[in-house]
Amino acid sequence: MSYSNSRSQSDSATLNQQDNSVFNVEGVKVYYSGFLALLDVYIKIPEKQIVAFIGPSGCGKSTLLRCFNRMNDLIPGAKVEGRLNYRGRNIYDPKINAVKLRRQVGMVFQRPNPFPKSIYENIAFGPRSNGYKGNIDELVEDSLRRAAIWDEVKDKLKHKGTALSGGQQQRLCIARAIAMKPDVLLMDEPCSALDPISTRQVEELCLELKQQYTIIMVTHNMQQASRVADWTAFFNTEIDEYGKRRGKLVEFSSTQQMFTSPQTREAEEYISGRFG
Ligand SMILES: Nc1ncnc2c1ncn2[C@@H]1O[C@H](COP(=O)(O)OP(=O)(O)OP(=O)(O)O)[C@@H](O)[C@H]1O
Repeated sequence: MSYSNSRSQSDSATLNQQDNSVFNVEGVKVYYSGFLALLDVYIKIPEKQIVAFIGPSGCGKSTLLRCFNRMNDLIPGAKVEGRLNYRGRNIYDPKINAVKLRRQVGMVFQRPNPFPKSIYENIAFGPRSNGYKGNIDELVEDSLRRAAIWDEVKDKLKHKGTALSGGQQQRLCIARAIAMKPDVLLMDEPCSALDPISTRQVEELCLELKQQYTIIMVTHNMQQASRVADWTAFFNTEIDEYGKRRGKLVEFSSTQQMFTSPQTREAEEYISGRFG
């Protein structure tokens, strides 16, 4: 199953087959201060799968990722057009509460960014601030276990989160996101600051987490996409009429198809290393 991003009849047929989608992106465009950075994107994100966004620098991967929880709202000059349906509701509807949305659609960033607080507080702070009524100790333990870091930190929960190794900090940040009981996790190059062993641990963690969560991951590492993603979206840039580069989604395929028989020449050239 695959499609390229022109709206051909076969594309629509394929899109309609995928009705287990959490997100349905319909003609989303993103502008920064009037500059069209990302052309109309159509993509459906299937539930409890890992979707990787790949492509050369500046093709709009992070820009699209930030649309899924309206993080672009926080960037001055950024404007999003089109419909982005999350479980059937357009999240760009003015009635949608973006703060609540971000609890359901959590984000993990490129550089681990634990709070300058204890490991325990890194997890407990968000839920407590949001009026969590359950047992916080249990929530902390459960989140750290799910993020596969409990055994490493259970005897030092009062230590600072920032004193952990980079890989541990990133798993702590994933635990922090999980503690908010999200539905979807957005990950923007979550391993780019990590060594190969920590990268492997985060990848294995993602494979565990997809039993419960839908994961969308931007990665520059094609091996990583091929190791963890069920689906891969390839983005590229094109030159507009003013000579400026803008991003576009070129192809969305199962990862196996993307890496063995991509449907577009652009994806084939990128994957075979002929550009990018
Ligand atoms: N905050 C911003 N303000 C203005 N322009 C931006 C901003 N963020 C991104 N852009 C522009 O939007 C386009 C897409 O950038 P984006 O960061 O989404 O690409 P990317 O594919 O994630 O790149 P990379 O792989 O290098 O991270 C680029 O032309 C970039 O310069």
